[in-house]
This record gives sequence, structure tokens and C-alpha cells, in this order.
Amino acid sequence: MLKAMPAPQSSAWTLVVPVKTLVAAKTRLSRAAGPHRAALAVAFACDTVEAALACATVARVVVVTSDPVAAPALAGIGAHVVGDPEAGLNAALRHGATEAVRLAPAGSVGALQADLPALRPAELALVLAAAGEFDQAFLPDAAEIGTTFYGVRPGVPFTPGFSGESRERHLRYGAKELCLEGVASVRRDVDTPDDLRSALSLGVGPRTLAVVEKIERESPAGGTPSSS
Ligand SMILES: Nc1nc2c(ncn2[C@@H]2O[C@H](COP(=O)(O)OP(=O)(O)OP(=O)(O)O)[C@@H](O)[C@H]2O)c(=O)[nH]1
Ligand SMILES: C=C(OP(=O)(O)O)C(=O)O
Repeated sequence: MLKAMPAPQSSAWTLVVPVKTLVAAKTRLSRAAGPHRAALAVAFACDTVEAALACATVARVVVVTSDPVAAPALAGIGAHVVGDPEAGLNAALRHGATEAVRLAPAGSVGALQADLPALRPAELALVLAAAGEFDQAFLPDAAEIGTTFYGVRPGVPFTPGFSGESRERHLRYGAKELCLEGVASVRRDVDTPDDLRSALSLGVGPRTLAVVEKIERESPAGGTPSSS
């Protein structure tokens, strides 16, 4: 009897999501989140990964973290977690990509930021389909300074240039900038209270919403974390 043919692997992506140690995470939200800053960082990462796993062309998500709280939380929602080499963001991404290629040698590999709490699976699918047209491609963040996604076709060297003004760096590296309509949730990274306000208006995932509501309940002024 013939076995059903597996879907061609080249259309399936492994996404690498970096999550740094929570004590150092989301410091620009310190004032707004107070004692809930680490919880907010984990919530962002969990909502991001859950939405990524719900995307039809994502085969798996490899999370790179050695954080003792984030690692089990992300594994619990289906991520494949590997330890952090502790040599910075791009080293963490390259480490995750090596694992991605080991797991799926014929698949495409992408890096996705962990702070996209409004991520919608269908919008991510648009980005991945567009990226698949190029050897290496990236999506600028909402501010058009950084990057939220960088990816390569099967067999193409994975050379991420995240951190700081990474849009310019990815352009210099020769990656194709994806200029797409209708992908606001994939570009909406959250680093500041203003970013959080924008994400809330797009609609965030359930874990982020729960932490934001908790912060609001505990705020003496009754304000939102995004208004501090
Ligand atoms: N695994 C891993 N992830 C990292 C590392 N550095 C940064 N990241 C992740 O990369 C993304 C961008 O990081 P940063 O902008 O440096 O830090 P942040 O926590 O988002 O925010 P700030 O503390 O406000 O700068 C976040 O998803 C981080 O968790 C690292 O050394 N290892
Ligand atoms: C690391 C980056 O993002 P941010 O510092 O905005 O989180 C980046 O855009 O390369």
C-alpha cells in the first residue's frame, strides 16, 4: 500500500524565537509593568509562539532560552526549547538555526522576535509566503528601525543581523526587505509603553491581556501600563 506523500518540506518553516533571561528582559517597560515585568515578557513570548505554531506554514518553533521560568512555559505550549549559548542575540539565533536544520534539513529557517503579542497566524503566513520567494528576506518592525522577522530558504546560510538599527544592517547584508500590506501584527514589536498601547489596539493574545489587566487592577492611579 502506498503511504500518503508528506507535504514538501521547503514550504514549511522552522522559526527560531530568542528569549533572553527574564531578569534582563523588557527593561524599557520597567516603570509601566513594575513587579510584573518578567511576567509580561513571558506572556509576550508565549502569545507570540502560540500564534506562530497556529500558522499553517510553520512546522515548528525552536525557542532559544536558558531561563528557568520561560523554558518550561514555552515548552508547555509546544515549542522545542534549546539552551542559550549566552553569547548575545545573533549567536542565540544561529544556535537555534543549527537545531532547526538538524530537525528539518530541507526546511526554511526564520528568526522571529519574541515580543509580538498581537501576532496573527494568517498575517505571519503572508510574511512567510513572501519570504519564500527570496534567498534571504526580512520584515522591518513597525518603527522601520529594527526587524521582527528574518528568514532564509533551505540551504541558504542563516546570517541574522539583529540588534539596534537592524533594518539597515539586514539591507547591507543583502536580505530582501518585505514591503507588505496587511501584516501589522507581525511588525508590532513591543518595547515601550507606546508600543504596548498600539499592540493592545490591534488585539493581544490571552496571556498578555491577563497580565495587562492585572497591572491595571493594581495600578493606584487606575491607569493602563501603556499610559505610564
Ligand atoms: N536567547 C537570547 N535572546 C536574546 C538575547 N538578547 C536579546 N534577546 C531577545 O531578543 C529580543 C530583543 O531583545 P532586546 O531588545 O535586547 O531586549 P528586550 O528584552 O526586548 O527589551 P529591553 O530590555 O527593553 O532592551 C527579545 O526577544 C529578547 O528576549 C540573548 O542573548 N539570548
Ligand atoms: C533586537 C531588535 O529589536 P528591539 O531592540 O526593538 O527589540 C531588532 O530590531 O533588531
